[in-house]
Amino acid sequence: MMEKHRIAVFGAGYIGLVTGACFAKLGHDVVVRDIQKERVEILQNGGVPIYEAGLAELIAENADRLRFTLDAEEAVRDSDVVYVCVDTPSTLSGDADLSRIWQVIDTLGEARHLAAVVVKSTVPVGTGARVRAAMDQAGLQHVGYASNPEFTAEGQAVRDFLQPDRVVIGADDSRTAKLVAQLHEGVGGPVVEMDVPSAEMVKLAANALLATKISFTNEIATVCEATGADVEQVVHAVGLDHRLGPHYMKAGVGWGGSCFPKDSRALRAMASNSGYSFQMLSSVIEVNDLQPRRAVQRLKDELDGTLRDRTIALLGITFKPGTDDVREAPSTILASRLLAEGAAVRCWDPLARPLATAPWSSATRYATPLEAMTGVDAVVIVTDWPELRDVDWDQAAAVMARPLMFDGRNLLEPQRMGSLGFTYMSVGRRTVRGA
Ligand SMILES: NC(=O)c1ccc[n+]([C@@H]2O[C@H](COP(=O)([O-])OP(=O)(O)OC[C@H]3O[C@@H](n4cnc5c(N)ncnc54)[C@H](O)[C@@H]3O)[C@@H](O)[C@H]2O)c1
Ligand SMILES: O=c1ccn([C@@H]2O[C@H](COP(=O)(O)OP(=O)(O)O[C@H]3O[C@H](CO)[C@@H](O)[C@H](O)[C@H]3O)[C@@H](O)[C@H]2O)c(=O)[nH]1
Repeated sequence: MMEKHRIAVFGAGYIGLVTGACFAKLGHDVVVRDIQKERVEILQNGGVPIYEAGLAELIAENADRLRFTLDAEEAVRDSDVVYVCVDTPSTLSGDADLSRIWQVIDTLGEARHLAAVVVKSTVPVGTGARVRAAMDQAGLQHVGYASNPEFTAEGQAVRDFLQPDRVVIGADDSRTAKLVAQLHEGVGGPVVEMDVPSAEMVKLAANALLATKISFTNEIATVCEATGADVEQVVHAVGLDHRLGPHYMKAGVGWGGSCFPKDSRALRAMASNSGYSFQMLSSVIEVNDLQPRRAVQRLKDELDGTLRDRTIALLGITFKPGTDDVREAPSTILASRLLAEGAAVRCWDPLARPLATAPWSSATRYATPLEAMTGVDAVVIVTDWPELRDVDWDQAAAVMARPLMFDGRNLLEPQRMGSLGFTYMSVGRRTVRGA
C-alpha cells in the first residue's frame, strides 16, 4: 500500500504548483507556501495565478489534500518532507541566484522532525553539498537531503510530471533516496538514483544538450539559406536516423523561456568559475542571440534598408505555444530591436498576460491576428500558435499595406503563401516572392 506523506512545497510558481497538485493527486497531503500575498490569496480563493494545461482542474479535484499558505512555520510544522521549488534566476554575472533557496533553508529553523529536504529548483552542482553543510550546522544532521530535478516542459507540465521519461533522485543516503522514490509511487517512468552532484548536473546537461540541438539546427538553417537547401527537408531526413531522432531540431527565431537561457548561462558560468571555458556552450548561446537579430536584418533589407516609420506586427509573444509565460521570449528581443530601429510595433497573442514593461509598453496589442496585421508593412510569426495556421491569409494579404512575412517558426507553406501574393521569408528555406 502506498505510504502517504505530508509535503510542504515552497514556491507556488510553474513548478511548485504542478508539483504540489500532482503529489496531492498521488494521495499525499500537500501545503504550498509562497511569499507573494496576492498569489496565495488567489489560490486560497480557488483561482490559479498561472496557466498550465490541466492544472486548474487538478487543483480543484484534489482540494481536500491541497492548501496554500504564506506562513512558512506552519507549512514546515505540519510536514515531514519539504520540497524546494523556488525560482533560481540569473544574476548579472550569469550565475544562478540561489538567494531564495537560502531563504527557504533559513526558515526551516529547528525542524528536526522533518524526514527530508528535497531541492527541485535547478541549481549549480555543489549546491546540495552547501545546503547539507548549512543544515548540519543548524542541527538538522538527521534530516535527509535530496536533489530531485524537474524536467517538465511548460504547457505539458502536468502530463510530464505524472508520466516522466525518468525521475532523477540524487541522495547521499539510501533512506532518503527510498523516501523520495516512495513519494513518486503512482508516477510512470523509471526512477534513476545517483549521488547529489550528478543529479544536479543531469538537469543542466539535459537542458544544454536540448538547446545545442536547436542552435545546431539554426546554424544548419543559415547555411541552407546561403546555399539553396531547405532546412525542413534536411532535418526531416536527418531526424530519421534513430541515433539522432527528430526532436529539438525545429529551426526558428531562437529558443527562449524560463529555463534554456538562464540554465545555459548558469552552466557556462559554473564551468568558468572552475577555470574551464565551455566554448561550445558559448557558441550555442551566441547562435541563439543572433537568430532574432538576423530576422530583423532580413526584414530591414526587404523594406528598402530602413525600418524607420514602418509598422510591423508580431504574432505571438510567449516563448512557445501553450503557455502564458513570456520570460526571455524571442519576441522581446524582436520588439526591442524593431523599436530601436524606429519601427512601430503591434502584437497579438492568445495567452500572454498583459505586460506593462518595455518593450511591450510601446507595442499596441490586438485581439485577433487580422486586426494586428491591418495596415502593416510586415508581419512576423514569432510563436508557433496552432491557430495561426487557420488565419485567413488571403484576407491578411489584402489588409496589409504590403504582404511581407517573416515566418520565424516555419509554420506555413512557402508556395501557398507565395500564391497568395506574399513575399514570404522563413528560417533556412528559400524566400518566395508572390506576384
Ligand atoms: N518553469 C519550468 O518549466 C521549469 C522546469 C524545470 C525546472 N524549473 C526550475 O524550477 C524552479 C522554479 O521555477 P518556476 O518556473 O516555477 O519559477 P516561478 O518564478 O514561476 O515560481 C517561483 C515561486 O517561488 C516563490 N518564492 C520565492 N521565494 C520563496 C520563499 N522563500 N518561500 C516560498 N516561495 C518563494 C516566488 O514567489 C514564486 O511564486 C527554478 O529553479 C527553475 O529553473 C522550472
Ligand atoms: O525544436 C525546437 C524545440 C524548441 N524550440 C524552442 O525552445 C524553447 C524551449 O522549448 P521547450 O523545451 O518546449 O520549453 P520549456 O518549457 O522551456 O522546457 C525546457 O526547459 C524546462 C526547464 O528546465 C525543462 O524542464 C524541459 O525539459 C525543457 O524542454 C522555446 O522557445 C521553443 O520555441 C525550438 O526553437 N526548436
